[in-house]
Amino acid sequence: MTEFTFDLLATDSGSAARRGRMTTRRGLIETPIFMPVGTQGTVKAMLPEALKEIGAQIILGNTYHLFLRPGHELIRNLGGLHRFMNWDRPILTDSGGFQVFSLGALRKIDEEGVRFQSHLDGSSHVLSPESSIAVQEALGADIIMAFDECIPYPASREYVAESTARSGRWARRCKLARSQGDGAALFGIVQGGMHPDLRAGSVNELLEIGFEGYAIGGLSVGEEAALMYEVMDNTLPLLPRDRPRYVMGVGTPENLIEGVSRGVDMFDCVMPTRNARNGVLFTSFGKVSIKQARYLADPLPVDPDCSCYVCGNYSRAYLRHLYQSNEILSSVLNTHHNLHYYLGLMQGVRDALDGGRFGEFKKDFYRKRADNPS
Ligand SMILES: CC1(C)O[C@H]2[C@@H](O1)[C@@]1(COC(C)(C)O1)O[C@@H]2CNc1nc2cc3nc(N)[nH]c(=O)c3cc2[nH]1
Ligand SMILES: [Zn+2]
Repeated sequence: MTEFTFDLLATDSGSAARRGRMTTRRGLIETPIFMPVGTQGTVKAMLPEALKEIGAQIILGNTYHLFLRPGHELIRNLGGLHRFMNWDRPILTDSGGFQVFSLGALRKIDEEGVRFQSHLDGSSHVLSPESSIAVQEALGADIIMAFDECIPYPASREYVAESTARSGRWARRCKLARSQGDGAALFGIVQGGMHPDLRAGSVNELLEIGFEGYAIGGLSVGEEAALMYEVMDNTLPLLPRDRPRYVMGVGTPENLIEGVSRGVDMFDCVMPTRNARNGVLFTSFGKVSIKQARYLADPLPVDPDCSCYVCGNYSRAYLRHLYQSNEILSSVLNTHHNLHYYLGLMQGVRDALDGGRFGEFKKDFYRKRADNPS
C-alpha cells in the first residue's frame, strides 16, 4: 500500500495551470515543482544542505547509472539511496530505459527488455520491467517510474506504434512486479511520439492499468518547442485531474512556464546544472555566458534581482575568473545560482497560483526577458 496522495488545491482562471500538493512517505511536495537531477546519487557540485537551503523538495536519481555503479544491492545493503547520499527528502528515480538509449552501447530491444553494454566497461547487461522495478525498490525511491522505451525523434509512425504498444505491455508488467507493502508510488509514462491518436491510445492503456501519477515521455528529445507544446496540448487534457502530471526532461525556464500553463505539475532537466558547469547562468532577464570578456571587471552580481548566496557575495568578475581558471568552485557557485533560479521560478509560480495572479506572473516573466534581449 503506498502512502502517496495528490491534492488539487487551486486552478488558474485563465489557463490550465494548477496548484497541487503531493504527500509521499518522506514528506510533502508542493506543485508545480522542478526536480534537480542527481543522476549518480549526487546533484553535481551541490551539498544536500545547500539543496535544502535553496528549497529543493525532491531530486532525481537514475536506475541505469546506479545499477551499473556502484550497484543497487550495494546501496540497499548500506541502507538505501537516501542514507547513501545523505538526502532525507523524497527521491524520484527514472527507470533506465531512456538512459540505456542515450548512454548504453550495442542495445538490443525485444519483448523481454533491453540488452546493452555498459558505457563504463563494456560489460553486458539486461534491463527489463521486472529488474528496473527491483532496482528502484532496492534504491528506496519514493516515486518510481515504469520501464519504457523513450522513442527516438524522428521515428516512423509504424515504429512509434509498435514501441508504444510494447511500453504499454511493459507498464502492466511493472505494476505486477511491485513488491507488496513497498511505500513507493509508481508512475506510468505516456508514449506515442508526436501522433495525437497514438498518444491517446497510450493514455487509455495506462489509465486502464492505473498508476499513482502519469508522466509524458518521448519529449525533449530534440523536437522544436512548438511540437513539444502541441503534444502537451493533445495529451494533458486526457489525464486525470486528480493525479500528478510529470513531463520528463523539461526544460528551459520558458518551457516550464508554458508547461505549467498547460497543466503540468512536475519537471526535471539537466539544464540548470549542466549549463552551470559550462559557465551559462540563468537570470530573470535571460542567460549570461560568464566567460564573455565584458564581465572581466564587472563588479555586479550575475543577477541583481537574485537573492541567492552567490549573488549576495560574488561579482561577475569573480565568477568569470573562476570559470576561466577552471576552478572547482566555479561549478559549485554557478550550480547554486542556477538551481536557486529554477526553484525560485517555480516558487513564484506557486505563489502566483495561490494568489490567483498566474496570468500576470507569466506576462511579467516574458516582459523582463523582452526588455533585456540577451
Ligand atoms: C541525455 C541527457 C543527459 O538527458 C537529458 C539531456 O541529455 C537532454 C539533452 O538536451 C536536453 C533537452 C538539455 O536534455 O535530453 C535529456 C532530457 N530529455 C528527456 N529526458 C527524458 C527521460 C525519459 N525517461 C523515461 N523513462 N522515458 C522517457 O520517455 C524520457 C524522455 C526524456 N526526455
Ligand atoms: Zn543568484
